[in-house]
Amino acid sequence: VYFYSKEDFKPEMLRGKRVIITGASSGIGEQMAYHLAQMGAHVLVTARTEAKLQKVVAQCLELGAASAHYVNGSMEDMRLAEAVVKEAKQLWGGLDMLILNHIGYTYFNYFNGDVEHIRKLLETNFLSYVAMTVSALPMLKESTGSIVVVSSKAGKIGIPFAASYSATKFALDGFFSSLRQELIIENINVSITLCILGHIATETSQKMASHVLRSPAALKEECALEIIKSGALRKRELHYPYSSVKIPLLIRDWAPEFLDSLTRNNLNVENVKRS
Ligand SMILES: NC(=O)C1=CN([C@@H]2O[C@H](COP(=O)(O)OP(=O)(O)OC[C@H]3O[C@@H](n4cnc5c(N)ncnc54)[C@H](OP(=O)(O)O)[C@@H]3O)[C@@H](O)[C@H]2O)C=CC1
Ligand SMILES: C[C@H](CCC(=O)O)[C@H]1CC[C@H]2[C@@H]3C(=O)C[C@@H]4C[C@H](O)CC[C@]4(C)[C@H]3CC[C@]12C
Repeated sequence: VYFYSKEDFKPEMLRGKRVIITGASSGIGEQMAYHLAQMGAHVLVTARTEAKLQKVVAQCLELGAASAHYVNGSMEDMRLAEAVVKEAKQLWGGLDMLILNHIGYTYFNYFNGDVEHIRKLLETNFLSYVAMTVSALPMLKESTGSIVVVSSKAGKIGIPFAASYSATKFALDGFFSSLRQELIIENINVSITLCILGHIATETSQKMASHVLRSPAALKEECALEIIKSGALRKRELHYPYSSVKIPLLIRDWAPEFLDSLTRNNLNVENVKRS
């Protein structure tokens, strides 16, 4: 059985759908909430900063969301992951799409040997995604819904200065690609879309990495829309921006040393000062 379709996208596909978006107080997550609101979806947004979430919810209602709510707290705590899904059940009695997008704070610099940082980051960027998926699966099975996992080029290829972060994103690929196979074997119609993103202009990425990156950043608004489209179309993977992600992935297994050197040459390494 193959549930990954070749249909065209229409915004009406999201009308009345019940969607959780994590990490939606800023950046790509915030833009996804606005697109979904314009399409008439019910949205439940989550992040730590309550004041920002309140503004996102107000904006979503203005843009035409069927309903908009938030839950605030840190995804370092698995109880929050479960509480968010419970809230969706209470509000709507079901769920159509789970968009996993949040990331915890990390640094863009030489690996500093901090093992505890990796443990924390794995909890926030990886384990909470698993915990939310476990809690949400019964509702998603009922609605034949979708899971959308936001990952990165750094979750498919080795990129310097992102060792801890990269580990968490590779973990997502391993877990969700394996789970996708099991769902297909068991004839369970819940799609999993893994989104492999290149450099996107968000406040965080500009602050952390713009002095090192040579390639231009893509727009967060367009990126957010592409993620939603891929989820709605039940695509296996999204590569965005297409050529800057797809070409390196094609080179990866055939000429790995060449890709490594291309990747290093694309960075202003001299601008990274050991911290
Ligand atoms: N921007 C880029 O160049 C790229 C981004 N990506 C991926 O895209 C996704 C979004 O990135 P981007 O928009 O740039 O990131 P942002 O920093 O703009 O957004 C991160 C979101 O996560 C929330 N967050 C941070 N810490 C926690 C926590 N401990 N618990 C719960 N929520 C938290 C933030 O809100 P708050 O602080 O209020 O909690 C915010 O809403 C990520 O998965 C990232 O890996 C992938 C490749 C490139
Ligand atoms: C250096 C990469 C792009 C190189 C290219 O030639 O296109 C970037 C690809 C993904 C980026 C990172 C990412 O996944 C998001 C993190 C988010 C934080 O907001 C900023 C740092 C990031 C580690 C970011 C840094 C650049 C990339 C690795």
